[in-house]
Amino acid sequence: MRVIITEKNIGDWAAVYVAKKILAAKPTAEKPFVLGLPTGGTPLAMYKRLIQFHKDGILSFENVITFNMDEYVGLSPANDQSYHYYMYENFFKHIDMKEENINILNGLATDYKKECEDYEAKIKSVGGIDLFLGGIGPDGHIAFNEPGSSLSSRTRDKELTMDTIIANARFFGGDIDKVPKLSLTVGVGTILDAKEVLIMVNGHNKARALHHAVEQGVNHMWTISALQLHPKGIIVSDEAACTELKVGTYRYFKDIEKANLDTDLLIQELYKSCGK
Ligand SMILES: N[C@@H]1[C@@H](O)[C@H](O)[C@@H](COP(=O)(O)O)O[C@@H]1O
Repeated sequence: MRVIITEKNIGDWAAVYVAKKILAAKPTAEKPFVLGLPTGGTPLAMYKRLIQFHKDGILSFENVITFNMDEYVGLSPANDQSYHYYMYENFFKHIDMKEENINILNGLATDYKKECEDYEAKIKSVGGIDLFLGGIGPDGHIAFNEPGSSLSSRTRDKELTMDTIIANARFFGGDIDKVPKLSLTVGVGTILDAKEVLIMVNGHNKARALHHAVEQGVNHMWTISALQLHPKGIIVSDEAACTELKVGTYRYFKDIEKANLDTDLLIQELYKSCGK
């Protein structure tokens, strides 16, 4: 697993990584690039930078297919707290994605099982996910795979824990009663099947989760730790989230990744490689 710890913006780091992957793949309609996408506060900076790359003419999403990680059960796409709404507001409406290439679990589906099975089948039908992006909850959940989720789980409905309901209440005016109690989510197994997985971690309240992800064993109580099993897992973290790491671990990753931490430089190089 690579662990990138940067003082610069982790969203910028992730955006450069995504852009380079899409550009290198040279996707076409016949051979699209398939991205797995997250929501939440953490990825906002990445979406902002990707939009900037698009506006500056270095990145197109025309031949990109996306699959979102999860959605709240019971919220319609028009609800401003649904992940549908989030994705269009913060990303899709600003870029050249084709509507038919956007996939998000339907939180209003009545037959959860069918909705989730169809989602898995659709991922398979496009050849799997090339790069799955994600964040984590303070309890180490990835997508909505709450503590105790099977590490080989597939897309399904999942009840939210009180920890997550409290953490996400900030988006619902601080009212825990307004937070849906059920979600549809890709499984840990679905995420691990992606060719690459990049997880963004920021802030002091993610420090324990990062410690479990990087320094503890693989454990279903911290579902992010399953990333250790992936051949191409990357965590990009800010300094604040490193509070619970050992000094030795911190220094080790800082040292081996020292050439890859300056996001301003990485952005400059990206523009230069595109002739801008
Ligand atoms: N289901 C999402 C997760 O996919 C996300 O990683 C987490 C963290 O969100 P934030 O980035 O806002 O801390 O929030 C939700 O629970």
